[in-house]
Amino acid sequence: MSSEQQHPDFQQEIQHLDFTKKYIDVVIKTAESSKDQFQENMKEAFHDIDWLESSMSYLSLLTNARFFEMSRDELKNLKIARKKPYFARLDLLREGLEEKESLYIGKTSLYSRENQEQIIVDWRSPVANLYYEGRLGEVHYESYEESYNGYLSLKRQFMIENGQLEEIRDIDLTTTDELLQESLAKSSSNRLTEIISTIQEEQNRIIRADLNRPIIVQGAAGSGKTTIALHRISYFIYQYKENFAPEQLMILAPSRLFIDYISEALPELGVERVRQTTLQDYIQACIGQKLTIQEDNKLVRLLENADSDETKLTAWASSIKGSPVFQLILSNYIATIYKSFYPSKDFTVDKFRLFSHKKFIQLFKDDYNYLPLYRRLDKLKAVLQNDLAKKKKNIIKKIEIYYDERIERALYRGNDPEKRRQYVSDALDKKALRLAEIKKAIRNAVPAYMRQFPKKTLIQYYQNLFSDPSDLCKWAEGQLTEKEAVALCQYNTALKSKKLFEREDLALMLYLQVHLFGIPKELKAKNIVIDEAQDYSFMELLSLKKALDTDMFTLVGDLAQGIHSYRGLSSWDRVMKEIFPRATYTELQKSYRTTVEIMEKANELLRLLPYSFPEVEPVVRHGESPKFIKRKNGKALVTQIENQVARLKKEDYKTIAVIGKTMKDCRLLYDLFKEHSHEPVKLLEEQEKIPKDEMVIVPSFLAKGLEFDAVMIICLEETFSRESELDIKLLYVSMTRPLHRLFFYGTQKEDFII
Ligand SMILES: Nc1ncnc2c1ncn2[C@@H]1O[C@H](COP(=O)(O)OP(=O)(O)OP(=O)(O)O)[C@@H](O)[C@H]1O
Repeated sequence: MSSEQQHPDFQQEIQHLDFTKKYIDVVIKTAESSKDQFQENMKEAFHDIDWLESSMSYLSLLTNARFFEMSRDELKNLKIARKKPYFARLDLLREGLEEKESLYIGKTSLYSRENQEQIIVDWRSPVANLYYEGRLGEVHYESYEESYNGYLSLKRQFMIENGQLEEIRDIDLTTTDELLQESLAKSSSNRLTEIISTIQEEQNRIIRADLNRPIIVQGAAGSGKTTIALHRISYFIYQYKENFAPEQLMILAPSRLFIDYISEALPELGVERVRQTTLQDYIQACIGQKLTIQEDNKLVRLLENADSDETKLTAWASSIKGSPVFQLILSNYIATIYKSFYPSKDFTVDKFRLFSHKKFIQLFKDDYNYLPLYRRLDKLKAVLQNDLAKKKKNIIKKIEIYYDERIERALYRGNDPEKRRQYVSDALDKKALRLAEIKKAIRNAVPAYMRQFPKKTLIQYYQNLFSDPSDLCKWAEGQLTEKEAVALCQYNTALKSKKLFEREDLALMLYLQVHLFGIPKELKAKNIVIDEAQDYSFMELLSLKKALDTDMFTLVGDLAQGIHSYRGLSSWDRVMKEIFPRATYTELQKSYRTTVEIMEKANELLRLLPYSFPEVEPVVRHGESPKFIKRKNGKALVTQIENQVARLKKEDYKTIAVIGKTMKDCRLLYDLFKEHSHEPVKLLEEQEKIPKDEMVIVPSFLAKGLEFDAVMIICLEETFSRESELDIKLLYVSMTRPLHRLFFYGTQKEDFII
C-alpha cells in the first residue's frame, strides 16, 4: 500500500518515528562511550588492587561493575527497540491538565535526558494498561495505589518492520482487532514469541493480576497460557525490579525440550535470567543428589500395555504416591521420627547434671519448631556447647575445692610425717587424675550426648517409609488397606533393590527433605511459574510449596490435556482448597492457535471425555478443514508424506510435524524415512532441541505445549480408541498443535475416533 492510501497522519508519524530512532541512536552512543569509560575504570581498579587491604579499590570495582551491568542491559534493550521502538499510541488528556499527551507504547521505556519526558512508555507501566483495557472516552487507571482519571481520544496501532513504518491503524469500538488476526495468520517459527501488541483483555487481566497472590489458570489448548505466564514474569520483573532479581524467579517446565521451546521468548521479554528447570532437576538440586530415575515411561506402558497387571499396579502406585493420603502418611511418619529424637537422659558431665532432657525436648519441640529436624539438632548442640562453656569452670572449681580440702585435711592427719606426706601426695595425684578425667569428660560431653541421635540420610529415611506395611497402614489412619500397604511396600522395595527411583518418589522425598534437613537458601525462588500444571500431582504441588516456603505460584494448565492424569490432577478444587487457598482462579476458553475448522473437530473429542469441559472458542480465523488421507505403506508412505510436506512448504508453511500416538509408531516411521528418504527429518525425544528447518516426528505426549504450522497425525500400528480416555486426550493434544493445517494419515477414518 502506498503512503497516499494510508492514514492522514502517516507522514507525521514517520517523522515521529525518525525522531525516536535518532534519539535512541544518541542514547546508544552515549551508553557505548560510557561503557568504554566504565571499562577504563574497571581496569584501573584491577590494576592497583590489593585484595586484602585496599577495600576501596574493591568497592570501586564493584560499583563500576554494577553500573556497567546496568548500562549493558539498557543498551541491549535499546538496540532491540531500535527496530521497533513502539507499537501503539494513546492520546490521553489527564484530569486536571490542559493538554493531551501522546504516549507511545513499546517494549522498553525511554526517557528524554533533558526533561525526563517519556519518549517511549513501557508496555508494563500502569498507564499502558489503557491500551489493553481502556475503551475510547472516559478512562481510569491506577498507578502505585493512586487512582487517575482521564479522557482517551485515540488508540493507534503501528506496523513497524526493521525500523520502517508500514501502516498505522486507529482502533475504536467498531474495529475488530485486525492486528491480532494478522499476527495469528503468520506462520510459526517453532518458538514462542512475545505478543505484547496483541494481548487480549482477558489475557491482560491474568498478566497483571495481583502479584501478591497465587493464580490458577485453566485455559483451553492454544489460549495462550504459556505465553501469558511468560509475560506475567516479565511484568513481575518490571514491577518489582527494586525488590527482586530475575534469578529469584523460577519456571518449571514439563521437559528440557519444552524449555528449549520457550527459551527464545524469554530474552525478548527481558527475563532470560529467570531460572528455568524441570521438576525432576529442581528436586534433585534441593536434595543434593543425582538419583537414577526410572525412565518416565508409565504413559508409554499405559498406552502399549494397558491391561497388564503390572501396568495397572504401576499406575495405581503413581496415583497413590501423588495423592493427599501421602500428606497424612508423611506427617505421621515425620512425627514418629521427631519423637525418636526426644532424649530420655539428661545432659551430664561426669556426675554433674547440666541440662535436663525435658528442657531439651521443649526447645526441640517448641522453640525451634520453625527449623527442620537436623537444623534443630545443630542449634541444640550449640546450646549445649554454650551451656557447658559457661558451667565448666564451675565444675572444675568444685573438684579442685573438693581435693584441696582433702589435701588440707591430710596435712594435719596423724603424727607420722612420712605417712602424712604419703596422704598429701596421694591426694594430689587423685586430684590431677580426676581433673584430667573431668576435662576429658567435658571435651567429650556434647559429642557423646549428640551420638544418641540417629544420623540417617534422606534416602534411608525414605526407604524406611516403605519397610513395614503395618507402619504404613498406621500412618495412613485407615485410608490405606493392609493389602494396599503391602503392595506399595513391595513395589518400592523392588525399586530399591534396583537402586531406582521414579518421578513420583521425588515429591515425597522433597517433603521429607524440607522437614528433616531443609532446602538450601539459594534454591528458594520467590515466585514460581508452573506450565502444564495439570500434570502435577497434589503431593508435587504441596511439596513445592513447602520447599519454597511461599504460595506465590502461577499455575497454568488444561485438565482436558491431562494425559498424565494417573498421577496428575482431575480437578483444581483440592489444590485450591488445600494448597493455595489464597489463589484466584481464571478460565480461558478462547483459542488463538488453531483455525475454526480445526478447533471444531477437536471440540468433538472434548464431548467424549467423562467430564464436562466447556467447548473451546477459536478466535475467528478460517482455514482448510482437517483432512483424512488413506495412507500407503513402506516407501510409498514416505513419498506420500514427502509430497505433502513439499506442497505445504510451497504454501509457505515453515514448521511441520508428524505426530504419532506412541514413540513406537514414531520410531517405525522414522526408520522408514531413514531408509527411503534423503530429506532431513528429526525424531524428537525428551532431551532434544527442536530443529528450526527440519520436519519433525514427535509422539503425541511430547507434542504437548508445542505448536506447528501444519500437523500430520499418523496411525501405523497404533490407533486411537474412543473407549480410552487417555487416547481421546492424546488425540486432542495432537489435534490442537497446528496453527493452520491438519491431516490424518491412516488406513481408516475410525482410527482417529471422529
Ligand atoms: N493475544 C495474542 N496475540 C497473538 N497471538 C497469541 C495471543 N495469545 C496467544 N497467541 C498465540 O497462540 C498460540 C498458543 O499460545 P500458547 O502456546 O501460549 O497457548 P497454550 O494455552 O499454552 O497452549 P497449549 O495448552 O496447547 O500448550 C501461540 O502461537 C501464541 O503466540
